[in-house]
Amino acid sequence: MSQSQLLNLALIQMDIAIGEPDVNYAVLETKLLEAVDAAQKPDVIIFPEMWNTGYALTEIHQLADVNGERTKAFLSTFARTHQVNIIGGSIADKKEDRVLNTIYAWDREGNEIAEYSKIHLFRLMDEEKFLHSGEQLGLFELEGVPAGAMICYDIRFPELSRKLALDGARIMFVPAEWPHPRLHHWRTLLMARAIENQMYVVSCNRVGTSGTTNFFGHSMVIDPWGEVLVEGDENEAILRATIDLEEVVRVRGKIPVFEDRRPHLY
Ligand SMILES: NC(=O)CCC(=O)C(=O)O
Repeated sequence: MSQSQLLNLALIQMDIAIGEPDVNYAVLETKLLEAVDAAQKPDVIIFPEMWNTGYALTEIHQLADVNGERTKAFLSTFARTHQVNIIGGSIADKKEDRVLNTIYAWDREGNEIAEYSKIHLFRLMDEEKFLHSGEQLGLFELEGVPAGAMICYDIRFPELSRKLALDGARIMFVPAEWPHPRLHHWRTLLMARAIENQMYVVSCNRVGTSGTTNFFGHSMVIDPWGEVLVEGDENEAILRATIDLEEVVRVRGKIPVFEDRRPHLY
């Protein structure tokens, strides 16, 4: 019988003030303090996509965090002070003259462990007109365990999560700003990514309204068997779940999907 490897997760399902980074940094700090102030301390905290600016795309060049510096200073200090791993949602960050949609992550000592910029830009929300896509995959190590990062629209591309799973990922983190009327797509795609890759999927979606767009939350933790361990509603909340990473090994042993693949045929 293999050893359990437990992780306590906290998902900050929050509203985002569009085009107001100062407000969003302040609100997030309050919520982070609430997240760590729990009897069962989180090992990992995650929050939504583009939490610093929202989709303020027409002003994004002025608002984006230059080289992610403000975010790095804020969140690496928080991670170290509170001894918690942080998957920093994603932010609009600016590198030279390009704005990207980037996840940064830190370990408990405040060391940066991941940087992944969204590779599939979502045309329905005009991302491709204002943002540049990343060119590298988001595979990293969290507490010695291989983990993957994808952002929102990325979940529609099963090749991406399969590649990360083949490269070793046992847990996938997905910050998002995914609105109505596509709740059915969100839930179904996340569950499919968990089941087909026999991995944990940890998704954090925003709530609230931006113009005429309504974001529905429904952040979820899904286990490698496809069971939903926790799911938000449409309100702000800190969602919590404890996962056992050995469950990935057990499920992969029960139905050996990775051994049964026939990649020479497809
Ligand atoms: N921010 C996004 O990538 C939204 C993706 C989305 O809503 C979808 O339906 O896909």
